[in-house]
Amino acid sequence: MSLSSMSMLMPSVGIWEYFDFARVLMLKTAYAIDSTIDSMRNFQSHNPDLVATTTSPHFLAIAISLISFLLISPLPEARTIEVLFGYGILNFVYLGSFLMTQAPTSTIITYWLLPNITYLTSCLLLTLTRRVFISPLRKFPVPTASAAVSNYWMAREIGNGTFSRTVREVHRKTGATVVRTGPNEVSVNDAEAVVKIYSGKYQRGSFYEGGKLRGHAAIRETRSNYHHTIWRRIWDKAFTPGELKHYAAQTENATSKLVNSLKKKSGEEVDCTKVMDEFALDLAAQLTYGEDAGIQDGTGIKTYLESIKKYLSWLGYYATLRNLSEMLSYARDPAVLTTYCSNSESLLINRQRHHPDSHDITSHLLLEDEESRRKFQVPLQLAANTNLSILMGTAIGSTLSQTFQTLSQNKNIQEKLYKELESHIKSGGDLSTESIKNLPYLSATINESLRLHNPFSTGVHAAIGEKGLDMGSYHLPAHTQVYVPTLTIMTDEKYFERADEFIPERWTEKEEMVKDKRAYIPFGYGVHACAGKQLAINELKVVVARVVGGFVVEGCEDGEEVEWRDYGMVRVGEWKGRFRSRK
Ligand code: HEM
Repeated sequence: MSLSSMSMLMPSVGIWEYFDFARVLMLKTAYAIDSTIDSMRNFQSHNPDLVATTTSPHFLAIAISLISFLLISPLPEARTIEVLFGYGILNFVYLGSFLMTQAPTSTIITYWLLPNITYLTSCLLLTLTRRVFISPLRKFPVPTASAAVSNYWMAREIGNGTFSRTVREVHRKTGATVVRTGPNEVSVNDAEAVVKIYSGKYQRGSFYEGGKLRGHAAIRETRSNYHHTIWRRIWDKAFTPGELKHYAAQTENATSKLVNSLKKKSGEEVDCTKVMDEFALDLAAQLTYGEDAGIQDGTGIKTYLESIKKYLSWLGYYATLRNLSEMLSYARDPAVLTTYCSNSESLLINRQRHHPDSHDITSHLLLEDEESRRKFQVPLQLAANTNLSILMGTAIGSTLSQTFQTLSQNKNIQEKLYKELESHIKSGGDLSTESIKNLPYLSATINESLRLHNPFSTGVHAAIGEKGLDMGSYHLPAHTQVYVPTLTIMTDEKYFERADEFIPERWTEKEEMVKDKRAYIPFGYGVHACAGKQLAINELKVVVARVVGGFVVEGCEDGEEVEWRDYGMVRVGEWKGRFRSRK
């Protein structure tokens, strides 16, 4: 029975009457398919000499895949969900037409299922061919062949926390300035490129889309320059000199508590990373919501820190596999995300209920931007931004932990720092934020810490604009996803002498050891550079000054590396140390 005669059997009453449009469309498609198949058979029977495959549905499927490939592949960041939607609708109409005409299963398999498999296979092969043999990025070295083919390699590296070190290894081994780490993604280890990539209102990389919390982006994740400009004005109001003074007092109080608790454990072995992580989280909550999170005294959410670590590892996979994350964003939020969000949200709710007039970072994020008269519209948008404040605050913990570990291995640096603090106090100074801000060796130690122990060692992701980026010796095509690898560039001998060594003097009397300051980007560069930079520096200085001023830090054996993982943000493993009271 031909398809046209089968279509007569189609019911003309019932549910289809309510979907008249769909019914007519499907019928027309069914007739079109029917006559196409008939003419294909007809053509084949009258042209036996012609290769049969050229008229087969598979040939058509390949031709259609080539056309769709040519149409879709030049689109920058073609949205998977839109492509799948288009493919799904067309297939639905096509399959629906067969079903309506009650075609036998064998016809459906021959003319629908198998051509679909051919179509998908040829799309896949075309994509692989383009990525491996045609992409202009093919000339750059890759860590492994699979990195050129799919983002899975990168997702696995970020999810496992090894990405920034692997990227550095490849740059060092190959000596290449540009390394391809994904089908359309490169790492650029070039101080000159920093200014060019991150200048003006550059386009943020697609990586940040995965960082949206419950569908809402915080300032760091938004890829809209329009929103970012407004939100950045709101955020910047939270870090004026007056506000920094206010946070300084809170930081000093929190540090005094930390010092007192370390005094009680003087000489005892402690898990230094845990101590610093818990301190940083409590301080972040204090500054963000006006009240600490009760982590150090055990009254708060016990799994809070663990939930941050789990979230970051999950985010590594999720944000890198953009196609998957785009689709999953329509599904229910996974537990790892809801737990992470709800911890911070419960603190926000508590603040709003019990002390809504608290003077903290949130009090600024609640205000509207004076220029545009806009503010964070919905509670979840506000929550995403306050959550970011907590997350960034915890970055202090990993830097502190690694700094104390380094000081414990470098007694000479520790003593030189102590001497500076001692003579500062002898000459009438104290260890307040204001008083220590210009101590040269302390500043140099923090600079060196931020270079070697930066919590954001992967790099800031951007997308190259319409015109591409011409750097003379290399060219990056339009829409390439790009980042300057923070760890790699800040530990490159090209830019820093004895780059892997902790030498604070390079920031004081041995200036020649910093060969190119443009490579020093601990807080990022350009419009998205860290909004809390001064707060972070103040916090690090106060804690390091007070701990080194009050204790001898002992711990790891010389050269022993403490494990750290980088999930887009560094998490440091456990290390046992002692804070031996000086008095
Ligand atoms: C050692 C501590 C810190 C370091 C090294 C650091 C570094 C950075 C870097 C590299 C970025 C750019 C990230 C990106 O675009 O992917 C950034 C963004 C940001 N940081 Fe920090 N940060 C630190 C602490 C803080 C603290 C304590 C705050 C306070 C809340 C803060 C607030 C922010 C904000 C709001 C942004 C987003 C800025 C924007 O997108 O316009 N950071 N930070």
